[in-house]
Amino acid sequence: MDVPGDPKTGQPSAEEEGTTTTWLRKHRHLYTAATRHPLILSIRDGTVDLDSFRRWLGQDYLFVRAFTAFLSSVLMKAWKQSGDESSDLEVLLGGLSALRDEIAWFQEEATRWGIGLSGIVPREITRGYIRFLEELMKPDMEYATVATALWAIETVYQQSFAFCLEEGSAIRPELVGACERWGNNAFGQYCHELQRIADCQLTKASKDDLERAESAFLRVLEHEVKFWEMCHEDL
Ligand SMILES: Cc1ncc(CN)c(N)n1
Repeated sequence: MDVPGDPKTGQPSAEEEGTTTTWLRKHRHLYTAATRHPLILSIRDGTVDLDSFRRWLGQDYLFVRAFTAFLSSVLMKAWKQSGDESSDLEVLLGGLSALRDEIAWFQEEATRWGIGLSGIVPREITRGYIRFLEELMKPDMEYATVATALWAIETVYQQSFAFCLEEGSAIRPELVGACERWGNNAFGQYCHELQRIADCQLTKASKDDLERAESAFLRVLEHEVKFWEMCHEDL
């Protein structure tokens, strides 16, 4: 899998590349585990167990509701810390309004699959991921760290579902909508904007802030792997 920053792919050198690209290369093993999980591979090749997909739908709905609160907290930090000239607010506001559609999509999809969302109980892994979001929502968490986490959370989904749509895939027709929701180019562009925002903040960050942001990046990847695992293995 090509990771941005890989010399073989002709990507920028280490001096030119942003911090997020350096981290993608440094932690490519974990990043690949998060974006090429066996559940994603099974969606791509059409062998997915539909019970796994149903589990994912219910648990991800709960996650996305919490994620909306997280994104609002990032927006608030952007307002306080990004500077007057910044376009960060517009980008994040676009993301927030897309989440409204996303929640409506989950509700429609659940009806189509005969899943009652009000009765879904969060599993331990979902609760753990939401607890992590709550940590990130605390007022003392720097903008650089939360912007990095936001970029990583969205990018894992974009890269995972875009892979399902790439040439050679055999997705079941009823799963195309889910793959297109996160795998489309506009969402890819949004992820690039988030990466630019994170990189810009990271250039100004202190050594300690950089360490916290890198650790948040790694924790996102670990949570994402566990989340796929929970749905795939019925954990
Ligand atoms: C677990 C998870 N990670 C990321 C996303 C993309 N917003 C999501 N819906 N769910």
